[in-house]
Amino acid sequence: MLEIKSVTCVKQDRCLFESLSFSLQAGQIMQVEGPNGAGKTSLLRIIAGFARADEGQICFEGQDISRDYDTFAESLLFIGHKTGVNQQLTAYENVQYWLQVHGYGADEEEIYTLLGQLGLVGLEDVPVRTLSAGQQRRVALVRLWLNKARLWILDEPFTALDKKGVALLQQQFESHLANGGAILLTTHQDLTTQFSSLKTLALEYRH
Ligand SMILES: Nc1ncnc2c1ncn2[C@@H]1O[C@H](COP(=O)(O)OP(=O)(O)OP(=O)(O)O)[C@@H](O)[C@H]1O
Repeated sequence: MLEIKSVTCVKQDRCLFESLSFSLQAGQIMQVEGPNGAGKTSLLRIIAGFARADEGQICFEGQDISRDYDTFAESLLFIGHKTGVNQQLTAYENVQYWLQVHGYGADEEEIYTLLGQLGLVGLEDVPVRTLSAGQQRRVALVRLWLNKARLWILDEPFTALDKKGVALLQQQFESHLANGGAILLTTHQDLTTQFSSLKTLALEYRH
């Protein structure tokens, strides 16, 4: 599904990674690991097409993503470590807005049911800025239950989640992988027991 070919990234005269190559197939999950500043977020942003690599190529289904970025974007769901949730809107409004922008359908009842399943009962209609960090993260993650993207790129998705939140997210990962999706993520969470086929990519801090 995804192929990273000899990708190099230099930031502030520091080479974060050089000639990096790997691939990710349908049904696979890969965890990018490494110390703070190693370049994990930079790598995810390059793969998502938000930043350019200094060298190398990103291919999705055999085609360079820059050749037809719109088609690639339809297959991609990216959630950054900043949640991307509008603090002034309510949880319900955030989900509704996101669905409209991406052209996905879900009726009112479906959205409320989902927010409830994610532990947000009674909090659906208050501004997100009044929610806790973990509750805000849950609002951001609702997108994982409402999209048709095959490739998920997630930067620290477990941040601020409690044990129940972590379990819910892991279950959703399993379902996505079983449906032929692929996941590339950064996390400090140990996923090896949950995902026996987990691939890992370790980035070192290069001086
Ligand atoms: N837009 C930018 N301009 C200049 N330097 C940047 C930019 N973005 C990132 N960097 C630098 O690139 C390096 C890697 O940053 P990055 O955010 O990719 O690391 P990370 O591995 O995700 O770190 P963390 O674990 O702390 O989230 C850092 O030294 C950072 O200062």
